[in-house]
Amino acid sequence: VVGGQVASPNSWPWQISLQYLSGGSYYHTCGGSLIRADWVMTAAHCVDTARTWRVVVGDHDIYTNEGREQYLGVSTVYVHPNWNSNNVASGYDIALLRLSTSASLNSYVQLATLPPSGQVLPHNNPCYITGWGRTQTGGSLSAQLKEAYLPVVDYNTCTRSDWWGSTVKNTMVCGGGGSDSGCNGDSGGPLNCQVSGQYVVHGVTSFVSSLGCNTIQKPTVFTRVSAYISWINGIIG
Ligand SMILES: CC(C)[C@H](NC(=O)C(F)(F)F)C(=O)N[C@@H](C)C(=O)Nc1ccc(C(F)(F)F)cc1
Repeated sequence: VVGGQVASPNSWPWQISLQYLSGGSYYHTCGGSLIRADWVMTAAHCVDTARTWRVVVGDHDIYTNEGREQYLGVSTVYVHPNWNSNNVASGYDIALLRLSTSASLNSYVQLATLPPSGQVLPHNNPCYITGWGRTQTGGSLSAQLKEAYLPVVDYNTCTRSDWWGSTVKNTMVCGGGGSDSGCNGDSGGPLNCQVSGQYVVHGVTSFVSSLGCNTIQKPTVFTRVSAYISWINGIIG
């Protein structure tokens, strides 16, 4: 997250850290959202390589043990069947992880609320991106969970030729476009949008400009969760 601020610990209790095993240690690579006690929603681009994964729930500082964390294994990865790792612009950047052990829900670990199928939010709807991603283009990951205010940029604006043009599809949501943005390592995490006084996970962080994370008029682009509700329900039942 470029800009914004460090979140109040565990104030986004469905946010997870997706980590992979390398040389005997685990490393943060992506975010995600806990949608059932044993299911996590993330981005397909996060899991399209075969690795040993773990999901951490109840985390705030990914480098220190603060006692609220639960470390959960991943038994199965379901990548959207239409995902094409050579073409993030085609969409379908969404995946579901079946956990080998269920999370224990408490005040630090809660389920995300998903939107109704087909719901499209209006321009400037209030939303926050959260994640441990780079805090500047080319910078390092954030030790502590960050949040930034990224209001919805509607499809009409986001597909303008001086914005994202036809790279953005209507199965995506755009947010921000100013000096605050998502960045590498926020992938897969939630876009948390206020709808009728409740936070709803409307987006899965998918891509930013290759010119720089917080490139003006290149909002952070998210998979629009409301376009994939039937697929999600078909998998998790
Ligand atoms: C897509 C992920 C690899 C990566 N995602 C992120 O960093 C995320 F956190 F925003 F999700 C990303 O956007 N990386 C930048 C460096 C990138 O490659 N952006 C990119 C944007 C659009 C396109 C296009 F136009 F082809 F679709 C291709 C790449």
